[in-house]
Amino acid sequence: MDAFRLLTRSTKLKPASSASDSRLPSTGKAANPQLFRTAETDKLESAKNGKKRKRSAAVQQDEEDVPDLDFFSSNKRPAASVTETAVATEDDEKVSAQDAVSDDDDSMDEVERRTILNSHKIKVTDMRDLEEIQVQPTSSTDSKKKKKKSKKEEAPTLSKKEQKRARRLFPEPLLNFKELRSKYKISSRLAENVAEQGFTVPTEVQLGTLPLLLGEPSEPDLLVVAPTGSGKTLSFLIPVINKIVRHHHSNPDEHGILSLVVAPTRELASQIVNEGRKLVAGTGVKITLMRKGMRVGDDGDAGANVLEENNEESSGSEDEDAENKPAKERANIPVTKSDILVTTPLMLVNALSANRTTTMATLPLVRSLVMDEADVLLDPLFREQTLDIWKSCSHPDLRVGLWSATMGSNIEDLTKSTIRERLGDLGQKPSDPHALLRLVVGLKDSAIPNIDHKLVYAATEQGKLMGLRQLLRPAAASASDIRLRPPFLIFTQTIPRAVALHSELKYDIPAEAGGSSRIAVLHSDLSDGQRSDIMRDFRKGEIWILVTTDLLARGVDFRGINGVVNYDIPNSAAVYVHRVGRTGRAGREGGIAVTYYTKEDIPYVKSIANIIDVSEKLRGGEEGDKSIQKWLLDALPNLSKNSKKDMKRHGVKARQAPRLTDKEDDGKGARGMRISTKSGFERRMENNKRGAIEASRNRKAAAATSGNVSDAGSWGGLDD
Ligand SMILES: Nc1ncnc2c1ncn2[C@@H]1O[C@H](COP(=O)(O)OP(=O)(O)OP(=O)(O)O)[C@@H](O)[C@H]1O
Repeated sequence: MDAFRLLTRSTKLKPASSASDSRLPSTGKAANPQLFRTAETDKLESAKNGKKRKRSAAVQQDEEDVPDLDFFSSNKRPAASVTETAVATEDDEKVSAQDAVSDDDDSMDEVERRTILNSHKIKVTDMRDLEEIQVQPTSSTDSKKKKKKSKKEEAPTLSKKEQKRARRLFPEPLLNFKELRSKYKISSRLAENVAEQGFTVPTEVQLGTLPLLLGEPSEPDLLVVAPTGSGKTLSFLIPVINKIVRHHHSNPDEHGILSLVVAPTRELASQIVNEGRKLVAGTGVKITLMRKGMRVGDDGDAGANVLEENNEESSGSEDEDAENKPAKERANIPVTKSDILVTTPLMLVNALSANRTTTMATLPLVRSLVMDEADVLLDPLFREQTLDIWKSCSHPDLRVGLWSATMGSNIEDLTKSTIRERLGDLGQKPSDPHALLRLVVGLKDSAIPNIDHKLVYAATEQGKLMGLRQLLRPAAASASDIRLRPPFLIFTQTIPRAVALHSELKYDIPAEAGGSSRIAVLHSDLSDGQRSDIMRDFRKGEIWILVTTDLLARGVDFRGINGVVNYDIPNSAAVYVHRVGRTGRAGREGGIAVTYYTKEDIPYVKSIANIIDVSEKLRGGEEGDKSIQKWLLDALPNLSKNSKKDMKRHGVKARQAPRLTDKEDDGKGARGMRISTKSGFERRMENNKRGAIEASRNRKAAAATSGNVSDAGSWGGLDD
């Protein structure tokens, strides 16, 4: 069904030409998901790939001759006899050796590595203190003296520029997904699962991080800042899963939660589990979504943390939550063991501390802690919970990964100090010294360059509503140059505003197009079950327009959405980056981000205009094509640090007023910020009517309690 056709019924407006149609995110995936590359590197990479293909043909032939070379094979395989396993292991090692030879031959020199990394705008930095970097750990004990000497001698002599240079790294990039198996020796089943996803080219973040996390010498702690929709999920899941497959192989008796993935919202956590399930199939690794009422307990034998849950494959709707089961039934829930637990911070903290009634239990087996949307997890809102979780991971060899499209330097400092503190608290040293690296793709904290940004001055709230109606009714689109096709998202500042906007727009979609069922509202006041249903229907294309709050601003991947409307301006530049990043995912072109602003918003617009300006510069093109002109940037006021902080916490104050919906509106407060097209007279009439109904209800209720009305429940009141 063509949503545009239905919305433009009985108008002369023609759908966009097929050429521009094919550039919409909803029309399918981009041929190349990478955001940054040059023709020169394309050549270099394909030359490298071509060389590798020729070389590996012989190796591949050998691999095909050997039935199954899965060194880390899961227990799904029929129990192989000892000799069989030994043969397979030897064979696998043989292939590894052959691969190693070809890899050595193919390994890139520094110039090639630099060229590829630079053209993809990938920057890797060692975040440790310079002394730690310069003084590489050596096994000899007498090196201590040398270390002290070099600290004194070298560190102060370097200029800032030199220090920067000393920190900069140029690790080998991943050229194609086949290298995951041939070069980095990941489990063959995992490699198959990756191949089944049908991805042809690794995105920049995959190209840069996978070799760091899978390669030698030692897995680092890693901070990653990479654009929205650039495939960070796959980048952290592959190494986590592979590490567990290896762990199962080397420690077959140790079971329990080996990896934690923390995400700020239930929607994102659930999406990560879905992605994870595709990757773990057949590997023997289990991934589970933390749900209310689940208990993370001690299994008593190996001292491992295991998870009690009712059904790990369930979709997670509310009525399936373990919490809702009677106590007796819960006691009978079989204890299952999960390797990867995906959770929101509060849910795990509550489980580890019996709803904050006990001290936090520890998670002694966890070796990988992934924080997705790390900057928000370490923001004051979640910070305490996230740090509690981090510190509850008591294994000395824990590695952390912090991932986001935006990350302030305060997060980097907090990461460094927490790593240090945690090790201090443990009183143990990791068995393997490792680095803390930061990998940035593109420009830090910038919006993706492959979408069109429209910053629209609407003057008033009424103006915004009119503008949005024009988007919903493309017949009126001639009044503006924006043509936004469903499906799209609309963001508001608060839940009441999302609810009010939804009620206002509900009947704007013609019945022939599905009417009010095509538009929905999603926010955190809805039950988990309602939230899951709406997410499912939006993904299936049954809902075309979703009004929401910042609940969906981060991480959520609706692959083919054509645009994002910021009905209310975002609270910060970072929120803008994340909200608009719901479109244009995996390199898809043609996504549109519309941001309305009113007179009240003017003080807050500059940071957003700056983000748009940088994104347009990243994209290149003519000065005249830019949506943000220099005069506008110069004219917009700068915001003080305190006002920025205040805006981040509360949003535009006037919109924060509690009485905002028609129902609650007393006609006085926040008048200018109301979401409604009704006149003052209509509103007054409605309020009078509502008052009369309320008074009548109260009279009846009073009569019922004094025994004068025999069946108060049978009176339904008037419909308002
Ligand atoms: N190599 C690839 N080629 C094509 N598509 C890919 C590739 N890797 C991942 N994708 C797809 O890209 C989309 C975005 O991936 P993902 O959700 O991991 O992005 P993200 O970087 O985590 O974004 P955000 O910052 O918004 O959380 C997903 O639909 C995913 O399946």
